[in-house]
Amino acid sequence: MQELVLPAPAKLNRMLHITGRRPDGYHELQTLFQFLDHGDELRMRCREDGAVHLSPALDTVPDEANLIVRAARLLQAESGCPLGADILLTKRLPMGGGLGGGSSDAATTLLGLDRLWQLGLSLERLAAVGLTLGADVPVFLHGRAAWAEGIGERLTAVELDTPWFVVVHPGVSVATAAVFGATQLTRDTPPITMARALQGGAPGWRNDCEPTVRSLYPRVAAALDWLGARAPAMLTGTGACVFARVDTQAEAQRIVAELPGDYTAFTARGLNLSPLHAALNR
Ligand SMILES: C[C@](O)(CO)[C@H](O)COP(=O)(O)OP(=O)(O)OC[C@H]1O[C@@H](n2ccc(N)nc2=O)[C@H](O)[C@@H]1O
Ligand SMILES: Nc1ncnc2c1ncn2[C@@H]1O[C@H](COP(=O)(O)OP(=O)(O)OP(=O)(O)O)[C@@H](O)[C@H]1O
Repeated sequence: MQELVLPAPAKLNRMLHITGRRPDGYHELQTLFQFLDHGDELRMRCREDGAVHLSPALDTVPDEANLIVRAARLLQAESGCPLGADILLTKRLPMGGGLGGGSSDAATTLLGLDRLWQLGLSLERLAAVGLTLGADVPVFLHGRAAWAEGIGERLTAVELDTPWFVVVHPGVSVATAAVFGATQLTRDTPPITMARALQGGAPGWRNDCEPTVRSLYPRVAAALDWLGARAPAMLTGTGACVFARVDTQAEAQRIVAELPGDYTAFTARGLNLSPLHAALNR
């Protein structure tokens, strides 16, 4: 029986501006997405009886709410496919970490099952399904580092520098909806062009969520200060993870070796092609 083993990589928001708020409450963003060579892994097998089984279950997320199961069911509905799947999840990305783990799992499920069930759906159709699961799903489906606008669904592929990163998890989970719902969040950064965003690169980049997340989550503020004392540090998405770009893997490992006990961290390389797409193209 055919088995597919596919990565569900993390993403970083190398910069993030909030330029407005739509009538439905969602925020208009301008952001640069890049992938990391670190993430979850999904092992998928076809089932003839149409059932979707995920194991192990996540402690905090019932299966029917898990984005993997929801993505599989949506794909069945969209395609009329009678097949099901057994999906084994190796979860490495922290939840509520700003690394897009849930969205990435959903994108890997959609592309993996499209392959396993031999559906041949277009990327546009999969992205439309994916967007209903989360604002970050489309970029994981497209698989290219991207300049994103709208709520993250209007994507233009870009080539960014691909340095090593230290990614620190401060040991708290940030609720994306709480950050976007905060009154103090600024939502009026004037839109810029993609060319302007890319001009000059990382030294000019910032995340508009950072001041709000700093004040709502003091542990994230402390992690930004700790990492920032060693290399220029930023928040990814709405946090909780913070990251810093360094010149070499050795430098990244040196910083991780100094980590205080209440933080966890990993080192990873930035990638302009998602490891998911690299695996599917093999
Ligand atoms: C901040 C980013 O991480 C940047 O990559 C993403 O835009 C967040 O994407 P996500 O976690 O997939 O978010 P979703 O699950 O779609 O939305 C969670 C909640 O955050 C708020 N939300 C999210 C995205 C967005 N552009 N505007 C919002 O206001 C909404 O209240 C929504 O109910
Ligand atoms: N397979 C999944 N993996 C992780 N979280 C999931 C999954 N399915 C559902 N969720 C729910 O989605 C929430 C957000 O998870 P996720 O890991 O994507 O957060 P995040 O990294 O902050 O995402 P983003 O950067 O897109 O805001 C979790 O708190 C959890 O309740």
